[in-house]
Amino acid sequence: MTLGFDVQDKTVPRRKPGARRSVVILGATGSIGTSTADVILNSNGAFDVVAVAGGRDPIALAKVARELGARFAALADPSGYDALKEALQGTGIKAAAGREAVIEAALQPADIVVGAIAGTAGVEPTYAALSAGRTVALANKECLVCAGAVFIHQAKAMGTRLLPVDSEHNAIFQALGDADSDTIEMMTLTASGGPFRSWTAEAIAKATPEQALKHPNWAMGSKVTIDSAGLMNKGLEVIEAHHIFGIEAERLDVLVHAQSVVHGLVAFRDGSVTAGLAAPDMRVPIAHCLSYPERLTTRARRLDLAAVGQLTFERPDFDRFPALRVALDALRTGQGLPTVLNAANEVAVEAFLNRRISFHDIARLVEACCEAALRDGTAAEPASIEEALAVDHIARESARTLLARGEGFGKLTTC
Ligand SMILES: NC(=O)C1=CN([C@@H]2O[C@H](COP(=O)(O)OP(=O)(O)OC[C@H]3O[C@@H](n4cnc5c(N)ncnc54)[C@H](OP(=O)(O)O)[C@@H]3O)[C@@H](O)[C@H]2O)C=CC1
Ligand SMILES: CC(=O)[C@@H](O)[C@H](O)COP(=O)(O)O
Ligand SMILES: [Mn+2]
Repeated sequence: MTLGFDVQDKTVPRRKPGARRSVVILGATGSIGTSTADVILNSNGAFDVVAVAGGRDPIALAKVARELGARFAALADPSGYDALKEALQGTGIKAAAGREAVIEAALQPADIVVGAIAGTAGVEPTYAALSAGRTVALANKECLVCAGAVFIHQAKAMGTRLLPVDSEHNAIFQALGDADSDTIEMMTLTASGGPFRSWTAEAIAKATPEQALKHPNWAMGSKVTIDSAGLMNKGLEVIEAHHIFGIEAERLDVLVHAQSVVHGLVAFRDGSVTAGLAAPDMRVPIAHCLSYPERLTTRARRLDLAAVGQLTFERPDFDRFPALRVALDALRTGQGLPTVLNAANEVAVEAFLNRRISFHDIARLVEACCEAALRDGTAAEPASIEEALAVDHIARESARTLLARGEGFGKLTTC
């Protein structure tokens, strides 16, 4: 019952208060990576950056490695090695490239590893860090959607902490205080509603990538921004919350809150409700995790409630945003369906961004893959990272086959 609570044991400080912390940043060149760098660079030397890792952009990685004074920079794309090495010449920063290099970065001795790689690419290196006993500040929700039970089991086995960077989960984590799981009636994650919050179903179905990439409140990487536009992000986040807090689906709720000021709420069985509020600025939860249980001073935007004026809340509309229903169904069905959902969604988002399918088809393709996995018996609950990645692989193949045929989820439309 209290699985996730153990992973965030709030009682035991593991290091000397005020001591300099060593940090590894996985996904250092992205939106979360850049916000993390901002927090670190404005912390009066509170952090020592051991290593940074990125995906495909050697120049951006070299830049952030230099700015942060990192000692090791790892790029996932091996073809970028020469450019990375050249960009780091004379700095003394070691350059490496390839999948193993990113894992090597994740395994560098450090107090905390920031998991901010986009998508399932983050699963292996983040799991490696956790397995090496590192405290992980986790932004990369796909790790928990793909292999949540495996991650939580490993965190418990290693006695390591998984701190939630995702804004809703961080807000709930802060709102929880030292509550016991049994005292909680409901946890609520808020959703901005994305750019299509007030659009008709017909208009949403035909939305272009440019329209879907215009998030009203947050500047984020493209994958999570598309997820947000269809409320798939909220579905992934409910699955993330289920694992990170050890709370069953029935006690997890979603409310659309266009202002993105109240990020998460906890309702207790005595009728009390606590909530986590902040201006929509990821430097807030990042700083909270990096300094936990202490507090940093940050340059993050301050919340001015008088300027916000009104806070609004509404129930999500499952008809206009079917992706949320598909994700919640996957969580309720269990087995390896969240793993399938996560994999199929990545394929679908990429296909949408490449204009191969319409916005409407994202949820339809994901649902068709979940149905196929149940029918074919390829959605067994993964007991290890290897098993999770095997289920993920089959689901991707299934999604690509459906995409190529344009079958199984209705006729594909182009936008
Ligand atoms: N942005 C936000 O505000 C929030 C994001 N999150 C989550 O955080 C994660 C990161 O999101 P975000 O920062 O927006 O994404 P971005 O796309 O902006 O950044 C992704 C980062 O991952 C790197 N990367 C990609 N593949 C690999 C790989 N195989 N190995 C190492 N690094 C890799 C990218 O490098 P390169 O650019 O060179 O490819 C980049 O540094 C996602 O899971 C997202 O859902 C959660 C809450 C809020
Ligand atoms: C900032 C953050 O945590 C994102 O995951 C955010 O939740 C996206 O906004 P939506 O509420 O629109 O999904
Ligand atoms: Mn979020």
